[in-house]
Formats: sequence, C-alpha cells, structure tokens
Amino acid sequence: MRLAEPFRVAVVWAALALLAYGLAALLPAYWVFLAMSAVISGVLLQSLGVVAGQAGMVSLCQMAFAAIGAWTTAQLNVWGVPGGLWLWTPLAGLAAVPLGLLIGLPALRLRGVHLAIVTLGFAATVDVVLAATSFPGVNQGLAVGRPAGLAADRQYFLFCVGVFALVAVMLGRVRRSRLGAAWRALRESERATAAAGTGVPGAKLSAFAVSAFIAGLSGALLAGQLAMVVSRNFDPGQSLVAYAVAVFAGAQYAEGALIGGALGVAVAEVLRRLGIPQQWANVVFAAGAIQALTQGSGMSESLRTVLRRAWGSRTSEALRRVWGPRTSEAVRRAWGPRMSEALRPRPSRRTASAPGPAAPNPPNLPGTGPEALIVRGVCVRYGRVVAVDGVDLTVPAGAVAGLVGPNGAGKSSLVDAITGFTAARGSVAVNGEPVDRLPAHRRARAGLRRTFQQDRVPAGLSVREYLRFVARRPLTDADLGEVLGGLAAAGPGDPIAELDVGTRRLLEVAGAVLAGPAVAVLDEPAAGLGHAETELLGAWLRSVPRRLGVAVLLIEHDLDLVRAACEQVTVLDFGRVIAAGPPAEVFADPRVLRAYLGEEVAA
Ligand SMILES: Nc1ncnc2c1ncn2[C@@H]1O[C@H](COP(=O)(O)OP(=O)(O)OP(=O)(O)O)[C@@H](O)[C@H]1O
Repeated sequence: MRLAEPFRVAVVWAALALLAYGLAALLPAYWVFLAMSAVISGVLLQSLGVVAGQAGMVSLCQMAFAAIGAWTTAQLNVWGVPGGLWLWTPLAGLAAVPLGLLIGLPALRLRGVHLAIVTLGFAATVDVVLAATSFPGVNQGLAVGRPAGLAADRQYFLFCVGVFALVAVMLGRVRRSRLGAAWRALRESERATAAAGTGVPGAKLSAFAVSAFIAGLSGALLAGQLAMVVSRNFDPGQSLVAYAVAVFAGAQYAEGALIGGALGVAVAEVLRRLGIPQQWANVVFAAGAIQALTQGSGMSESLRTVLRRAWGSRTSEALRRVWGPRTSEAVRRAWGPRMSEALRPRPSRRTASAPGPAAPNPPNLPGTGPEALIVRGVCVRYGRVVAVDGVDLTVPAGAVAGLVGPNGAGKSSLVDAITGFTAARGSVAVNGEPVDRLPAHRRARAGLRRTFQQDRVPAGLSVREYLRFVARRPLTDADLGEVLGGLAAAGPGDPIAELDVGTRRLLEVAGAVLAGPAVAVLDEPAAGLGHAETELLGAWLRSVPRRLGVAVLLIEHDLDLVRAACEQVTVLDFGRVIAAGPPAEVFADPRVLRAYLGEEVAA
C-alpha cells in the first residue's frame, strides 16, 4: 500500500501532464486562450479553497489579492527586473501575503456575514485605489512581456498548468500536515481547535496568508496572459462570483478548483455564443452554490464520495484487507489483537516509578504522584447569574474523578473555566504549575485536555488524521490499537463524516487521552451512547490512568457510569460543591439525595 499510493499519484499526474500537453498542441488558438483562462481561474479558486473551503472563513476579496499580484508583476515589468515571469510570479504571490495577513486580522474576531462585509469592503477599497492610480506601465502603453520560452500562448498555457500543479502539490502536502488538519478543524469548531492545543489566531492568519499568496500568483498569471491589466479585470463583484463558484465546485480539492475554473469559462462562452447577457452566468453559479450549501458538499466532494463508494463496493475481500477494514466487525477483527496487547497492564509514563508489580486489573491509584489538577476558588458569572461559586476540586494523578450535579448545577461552566474557555476568577494548576493565566490552547499544551458535550469532531478529517491532530504526535499502530476496535469501532482511514455520532464522541475521548495530558476533562462523553457502549467506555476509562498515565475528570449525568469508572466524586449544586468523596459515600449523602430528588441515587 505504501508503494501503491505514490504510484497511483504519479500515474494521475503523468496522465494530466500528457493531457495538458495534448491540449496545448492540438486545440485551436482561441480554445488554448480559453483553457488558459480556465487554469488561471483554477489557481484563484485554489486560493479560495484554502480560506473558505478548508478553513471555513468567508473571503470576498480574493480578486483584490489577485490585483496586488498583477500590480506587482506590472511594476516589476516596468522596472525591468530580470527573471521575467519565472521570478515575477512568485514575487507577486509574496507581495499579496502582507495584505492577506492584514485582512486576516479582523477574521480573528469576526465570522460569517460580518467577515464577508469586511472582506468585501477591503476589495472595494483596493478597487477604488487601483482605479484612481492605474496599473504600472498602462499610461505608457508598456505591456507585461513574456520571457523566451513562454512567448507563445501554447507555451504560456503550459506554464499556467505548471503553476496550478505546483500549487496543488503544495496544498496536498499542507493538507496532510498538522497545519492542514488545523484549518479543517477550524472550519468545524474554533473551540475544539483550541482544545487540541492549536492557536486559533495562528491557524486563521496562516490560512489567509497562504490564500493571498495563491491569489497573488493568479494575478501575475493574468497579467502575463493579458499583457496589460486594468482595475476592471479585478472588479470586486468578481470576488463574489469566485466565492460562489468555489463553493459550488468544492475548490478545497484541486479537481474542484479546475472544474470551477473550466465551468466559469465554459458558461460564459456558451452564453456569449447564444447572445445571452453574461450576468446570467452569475445566476447559474449562485444557484449552484445554494445547491452545494444545502447538500453540504460541492462537486469535488460529491465526486470523491461517489468514487470512494464505487471503489469500496467493487473491492474484493483481499483488497479490503490491503486498504483497511471498513465495517465495525472487520475493525474489531483487525484491531482486536492489538487492542488486547495494548490493554495488557504496563508501566504508565507518568507513574512508571511507582513501586510494586502491576496486578491484573489493579484498582486505580489515587495520590501516586503530584496532583494532576488543583482548582481553587473558581467563580464564573454571567451577568447577574453566578454559575460557579468558589469551587475547589482536586484530581490526583492516576485517578478517575467524577463531577456530577443536576441540570444547571454549573458543571459545564466549571469545565469551561478550568480549561480556559470562559472568563473566571480563581486558580487552576496542572501538575503543580499554574495555568489560569494561559489561553485555552496553551492550557491544552500544558497538559489539560477536554472534550465537549456537543459533537465538535471535524468531519473533514479521517480517523487517523483526527487522532494525530489532537494527540499532536505521530501515532503508532499500538496507539491506534488502544482506541480503535476496543473503544471506537472505526478504521484508521474512515472519513469522520461517515461515522455515527456515538463513534465520534468516543473518538473525541480517545483523542483527548492519546494526547497524553496530565488530566483529560471529559464533558458528558456517554451522552447519546447505547448501554453496551457506555459499559465499554466505563471499563476503558477506569484503565486509562494505569495504562496511559492520564488522570481523568469525568462529568456525567449517567451515575452508573460514574460509579463504574470513578473512585472519587464531587457533587455540584447551584454552583457550589455540596459533597465530595468515594461514590458510595457521596451518593448516600442526604444533601446529594435532595439535590437529585432521590430516585436514581437512592436505587
Ligand atoms: N452563557 C450563559 N449566559 C447566562 N447564563 C448561563 C450561560 N451558560 C450557563 N448559564 C447558566 O449558568 C448556570 C449553570 O449552567 P451550566 O450549563 O454550567 O450547568 P450544567 O451543570 O452544565 O448543566 P447541564 O447538566 O444541563 O449541562 C445555569 O443556571 C445556566 O442557566
């Protein structure tokens, strides 16, 4: 499989190179010009594929970045800088980066329609400035010259294809990197991204910077194609259309960007031949974008899903073994042996020096090291509502501790306060180090991981990509065996979008634990799970400190799970601790019985 994948990729690229060469050689000159326009649009759409497709931010100023690229190219041409378009093109991309970072700054606080307005305003401003000042060389009638080797349109078309391919390869590599995973996680949830230890501002700014670079490249290519550009070529309205096409075609994938570029040119050409005003093309793209948004996927994603399913249904049992198990039964068969190996008692990383041999299924050992988590006097207020009122809490290293309380008791507010997701008073220390002044992502890196009540697992990642992203380290088969098959029935290559909610919840728990923090704070991990899954989770959680050296703070409504997994419990009511200690004692406490109105705990 390791050899097959690069081989497949090489074959696809060789076929595309052959196709591009064939088109350049065989198409009539006019069609070569149109194909060139399609590829240049494709490069622009790739830039949108980063910021909007992957990172999920609305950007309506891509033509402004392209204009900066074209302006830079025209200026380098006027100055006669050696290297020609070979050098000017990357320089044009770089020139757009500072503006990308600048426009990324509002994105740190704004989302959705507000970000759309800001980016469109930026595009309009750039347009006004360019219209007032005109592009370098235009007044002197100085055209952007193409260097030898690119002079003919057929050659220049191949150059554009080369730039498109380079961008596609670069983005493919980024996609497989931590940065790419961060962008796709960002699209799903900023809070979950921060909880995985990734700084949201850095992820957003990097997406805008990379996107501006690519859009700048497309501007340079356009300058080389048209020889003389004017502000009208970068009309802000075109940024809107480009956004619609990117959504419609699914520009986060190279093939989507190419399809979008080709569609843009083809629809315009058909309308021109039919004598229909060009504005109708915008209606077509807007309708396509609405369809893609309603359906939840663009053309490239739909295409990939269809191909994956077709491939999956046609594969023989042997191929299934090679390409990875798909069904939960197959997953259990494949990962079961590794799981039993992983479940075998072994010295934990944090308690490796603990004396004495490990007995089979020994009880958890609270107090075997420094306290993993110490919370003192934490208060959370929402206006006049005091949600958490001076809570003290300790999770010993090597322990699974529970935090329970009736609805509205303040559990989630306390979790948010401890993990840095809401403003709070009080102190929080992890492994003896204070973390209460750190932002959420730095608390995560300091050893304080959390999960969420709502499903926030990024649908755009595969199981392996997600676990690697959250764990912040390369994962071995043994690491995956810890969680797949034994806890979450999924294969490493399964797209998260195709998993049920219960499996996603378990994966989120698995990711938080695989990160190897001092303490993993799990916010209602059993919500939505079946009885069998909940039992499995309880047994798994109970063994986590011993096997992985991770202490657990479990927030749960399912008191059976708390009894099964925890050796100490804290009960909150109206934002205050009303009882703490071993589950049997705590659940017999009259104050706790009163808080819960008796029934379940009395049973
Ligand atoms: N953003 C908010 N603004 C105002 N009040 C809030 C906010 N979030 C929570 N509260 C209030 O704070 C109190 C504690 O809520 P919180 O969600 O922390 O409780 P909980 O124990 O987690 O409840 P549940 O078990 O239902 O999730 C409740 O009275 C709730 O209405």
